[in-house]
Amino acid sequence: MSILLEETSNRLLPRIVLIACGSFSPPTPMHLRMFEIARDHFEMCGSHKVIGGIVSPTHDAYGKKGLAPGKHRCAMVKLALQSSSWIRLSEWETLQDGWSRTQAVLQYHQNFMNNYINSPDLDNMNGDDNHVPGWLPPSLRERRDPVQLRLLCGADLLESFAVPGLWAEEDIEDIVSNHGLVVISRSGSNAEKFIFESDILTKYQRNITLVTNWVSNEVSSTMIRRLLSRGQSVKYLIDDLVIEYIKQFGLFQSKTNSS
Ligand SMILES: Nc1ncnc2c1ncn2[C@@H]1O[C@H](COP(=O)(O)OP(=O)(O)OP(=O)(O)O)[C@@H](O)[C@H]1O
Ligand SMILES: NC(=O)c1ccc[n+]([C@@H]2O[C@H](COP(=O)(O)O)[C@@H](O)[C@H]2O)c1
Ligand SMILES: [Zn+2]
Repeated sequence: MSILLEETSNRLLPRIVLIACGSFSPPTPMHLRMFEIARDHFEMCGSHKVIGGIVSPTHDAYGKKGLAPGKHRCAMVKLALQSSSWIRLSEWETLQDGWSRTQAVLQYHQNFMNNYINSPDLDNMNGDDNHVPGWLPPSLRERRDPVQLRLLCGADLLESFAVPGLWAEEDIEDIVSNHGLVVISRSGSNAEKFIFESDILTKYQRNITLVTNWVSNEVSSTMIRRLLSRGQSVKYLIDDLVIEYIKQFGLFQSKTNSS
């Protein structure tokens, strides 16, 4: 197929935007690889056009052990994204008064995009200040058809749906039925089995895309924090710019900060 023909057929594909919610304390290459793996998958299937990616660090009030302050996590994500042409940071969660449920995060970003697409005066959507948030995919306005925001996650996050009291049943249903999930395999997790064992996930299975990561990388933020707290090197494990930032602000170095 010629490039021109491919482009023409791509224009007809339903558009999706991927959003990854997490701690990103600190961001690792695997956080961003998830986006590349997912986009490749949709491109190979030819089922959807991925027009953007959003990284949404959670609010400090999430309270997880080892969570650096939101402004630092956002700054590190921004640095890690410098080389990406299509993945962007959304600071929205970190700027709220408290922690937001993931369903609310999806709802906010989805509504914003819907309004943006449908706004007659796209540039002035927010009134006088002419401001559009940095996380909006630049090509959103190229077409007026709806864009679906899908939650991108590793299989471990999917499995956390079963942790008692962590997720509301109605949130899980809303996420899978109205948005959809893109799940990247992760060693130690079995997404297929997990879906099989869940009635709600099985019911909406058509909205869940499982993608196998064939080039696995065991790096995790926990491991990075552990090495840093011991004063050990993390070079070649995470982005050099992120390492510089961590050093500059002395993050993850004291025992109280590490996990
Ligand atoms: N190696 C990996 N393979 C697949 N998914 C991953 C991997 N590392 C992180 N993710 C996914 O990235 C998202 C953000 O995760 P998170 O911020 O918890 O990263 P993490 O490296 O698991 O950190 P921590 O060790 O603090 O839990 C989640 O959806 C998680 O499943
Ligand atoms: N009920 C919910 O919506 C709910 C529960 C637990 C975690 N989460 C989110 O999932 C992500 C998990 O991140 P971690 O894997 O770093 O714990 C965070 O973005 C967090 O806000 C959402
Ligand atoms: Zn994690």
